[in-house]
Amino acid sequence: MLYCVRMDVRVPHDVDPETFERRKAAEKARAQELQRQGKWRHLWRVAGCYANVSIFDVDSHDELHELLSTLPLFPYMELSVTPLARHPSAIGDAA
Ligand SMILES: O=C(O)CC1=CCC(=O)O1
Repeated sequence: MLYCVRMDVRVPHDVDPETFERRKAAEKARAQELQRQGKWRHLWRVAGCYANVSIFDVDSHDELHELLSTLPLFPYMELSVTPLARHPSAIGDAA
């Protein structure tokens, strides 16, 4: 199942910079691990924003929720999730 997820990172003005940098590094490591597993299929920066648009390929809503809610930056993110269905005009293997 494919999902389009937008993640907007909201950095609290009073967050300890070292804590935040540690979480950012952990987020990067986790994101790369999930990309290697084929679960985080695309990761794009939204130009001009501290945000990304990502495509996830997971088995269920529950798996997606588990994966997103355990991301190190999850406490600092606003998430928007859109489930994707195949478009009838799409050619090739878009899944
Ligand atoms: O910078 C972001 O958009 C948040 C993020 C997601 C994966 C990652 O490494 O950073």
